[in-house]
Amino acid sequence: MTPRSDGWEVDVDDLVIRLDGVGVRRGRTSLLSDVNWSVELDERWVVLGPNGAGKTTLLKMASTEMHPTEGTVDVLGERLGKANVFDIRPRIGLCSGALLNRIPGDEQVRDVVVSAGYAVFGRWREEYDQMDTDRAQELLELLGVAHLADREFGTLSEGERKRTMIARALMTDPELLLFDEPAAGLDLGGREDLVARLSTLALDPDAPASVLVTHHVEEIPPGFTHGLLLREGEIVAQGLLEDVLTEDNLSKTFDQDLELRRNGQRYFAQRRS
Ligand SMILES: Nc1ncnc2c1ncn2[C@@H]1O[C@H](COP(=O)(O)OP(=O)(O)OP(=O)(O)O)[C@@H](O)[C@H]1O
Repeated sequence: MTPRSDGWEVDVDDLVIRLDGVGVRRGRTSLLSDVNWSVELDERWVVLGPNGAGKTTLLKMASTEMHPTEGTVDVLGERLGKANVFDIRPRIGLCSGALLNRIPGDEQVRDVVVSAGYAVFGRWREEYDQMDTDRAQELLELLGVAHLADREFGTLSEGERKRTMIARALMTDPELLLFDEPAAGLDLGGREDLVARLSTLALDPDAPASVLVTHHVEEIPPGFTHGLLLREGEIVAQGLLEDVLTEDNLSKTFDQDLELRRNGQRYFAQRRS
């Protein structure tokens, strides 16, 4: 058992991510320092911070792509540096721009999703199992792109591509979902559609633990439960979203005098005039 900030104790087996005294350095540059953070099975976290705050670095450790310079990182009960990352990665659904760019433009949308079950991109054998094809279809429907299943991935709009990537990430029934700036580059309609779909996912009690990295409070989907605010590699605040997302914390994080408004479960921020 390990103590939590609210006084309760949590079984370490229930921790999906655990960072203990984590620091990441490159030469003399400190990308992250003294980060203590954990994510439980039923939590949906937003990691918020300005450019260069260390958000992607944090997500790279959660996706086992990067090891810390100091401290320890456990993902899905496995310690980075000791466990074989190739055993952990299939248990994680990752949606990032880098991954999206690796998908060949001529892949059929349906294949982009179904091939995740085989840890490859595109069609690599003549027939997939019917169960997998059905599951891919179900996920395309959930993300509102089923009508595009026969199209080539490269012909989709940015928003459609992102929704296809989320369907792909869900295909393997992951135990952890990671989103790196999912709404970046989307127009207002595309952003709102994505936020709504991520919200549906976040509110599903059977959905896996999730971590979403963003620069914008407007992109926080209702249903996300926790927030981690990062600035210059250090944690400004972390905990329940409604406790953490305050004008004071946000102003410190972005080094500006910010006004924060809440409309239902959505947040909006602007500089105080
Ligand atoms: N290999 C490296 N060597 C030196 N500095 C690095 C290296 N990799 C990243 N950095 C720096 O570390 C800081 C944190 O980078 P990171 O990509 O984690 O930030 P971020 O919060 O995701 O930023 P953004 O919102 O712009 O994507 C940045 O200032 C970046 O320039």
